[in-house]
Amino acid sequence: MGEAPACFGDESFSSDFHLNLKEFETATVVGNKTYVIGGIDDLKSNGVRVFDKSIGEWVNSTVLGTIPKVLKGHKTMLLSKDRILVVKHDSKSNDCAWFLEVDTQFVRDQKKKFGTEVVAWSKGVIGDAERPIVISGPSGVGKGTLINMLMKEFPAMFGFSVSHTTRAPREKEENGVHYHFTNRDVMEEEIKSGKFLEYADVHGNLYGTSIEAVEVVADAGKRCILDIDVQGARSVRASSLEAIFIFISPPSFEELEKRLRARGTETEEQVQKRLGNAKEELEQGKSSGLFDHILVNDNLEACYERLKKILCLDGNADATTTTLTEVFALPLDFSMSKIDEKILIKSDSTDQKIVLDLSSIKGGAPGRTRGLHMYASDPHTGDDDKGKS
Ligand SMILES: Nc1ncnc2c1ncn2[C@@H]1O[C@H](COP(=O)(O)OP(=O)(O)OP(=O)(O)O)[C@@H](O)[C@H]1O
Ligand SMILES: Nc1nc2c(ncn2[C@@H]2O[C@H](COP(=O)(O)O)[C@@H](O)[C@H]2O)c(=O)[nH]1
Repeated sequence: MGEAPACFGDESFSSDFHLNLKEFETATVVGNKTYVIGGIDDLKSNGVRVFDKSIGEWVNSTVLGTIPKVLKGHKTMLLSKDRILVVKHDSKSNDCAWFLEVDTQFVRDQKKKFGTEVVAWSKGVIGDAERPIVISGPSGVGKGTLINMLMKEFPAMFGFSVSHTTRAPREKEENGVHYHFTNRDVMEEEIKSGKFLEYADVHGNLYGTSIEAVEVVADAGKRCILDIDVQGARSVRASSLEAIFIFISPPSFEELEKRLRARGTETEEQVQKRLGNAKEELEQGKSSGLFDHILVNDNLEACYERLKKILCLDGNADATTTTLTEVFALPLDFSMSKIDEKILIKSDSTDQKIVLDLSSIKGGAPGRTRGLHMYASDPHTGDDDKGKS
């Protein structure tokens, strides 16, 4: 395999411009902009500063996504005009690869919203993580019941995205487990600051999925399940989350009302409001083309079996476990080169070589970049040891 010249964002750039790079900072040029990454101790920069060559100034930038905790020593590589790969020195394989998105669709949308320069961090997750699952449907149809059944049968496979809400907790609901209970002022501020993947006013309260809620599940190597309303599902569809969308419908409106009342968690006024909204949700759910699957929750067990079939969990012998990729250490210091969609990471001091394969990456900000593969490259022959991926 021939090595293509690497396009590094590194200190060499500082000879053109006096950016006064600090220790642990690198500079990567994309068009007119230079992205100075690192120096994470300077919390004000959130790990990134942006210099615009066309006006000769540092520009005010909104930095979205979870920021890598430590950026003391890293290499960067411009992958395409829309994202920069950042690989941390002296890190573990499960926390080494990060992407700074500078011109993806998500970033372009957010630029319009914030009216500033925007960049977004997205952590790279190793392995073929399955697509997240969005489950929607009117209140009382049985979404939570079905999700609980899945989580109970496949605890190692699924993780629940814990939403934020401004509604009051019900008896037995725990903060941080069922929801993050908050108040409207705080949540509105957090929405403005870009903390949420989606949010909606549902039955008179604010509900939202934070980017972090989805990332926590991906980091645990699990498939994320979101229980959100139809408005939220539409927002997630427009994002880069690449989820599967499932709508749960009741066998009849009367049965929905019966279930909602029998649950006994809402006041009469709330029941009326939820039933009123259910009519519109049912129309939208069934007609909008937003959902990949519609399941009628008549008999609970039968519906659960159909849900498992959609998720390919019917009779799959491996379904009770997730494949956890072995974690290994990256070299203290290294160089990177690019060969097609593979990044070769070569230790500066040993003969360790690692291949970071980006050919099947999915997702991205907001949320994790999934589908990375890493394996050792044979130090003597240079052959890729694909058996270890
Ligand atoms: N197939 C079913 N047959 C009869 N009862 C059901 C069925 N599925 C769920 N239920 C019951 O209906 C009630 C509502 O279910 P659940 O709380 O799961 O609804 P939900 O869609 O999550 O509602 P919400 O959106 O308000 O959170 C519960 O008491 C549950 O036990
Ligand atoms: N758009 C969002 N909708 C959400 C979220 N979390 C829950 N929900 C939906 O709200 C209603 C009511 O839930 P309840 O717990 O008060 O009964 C239900 O349809 C949920 O699907 C969210 O983060 N975003």
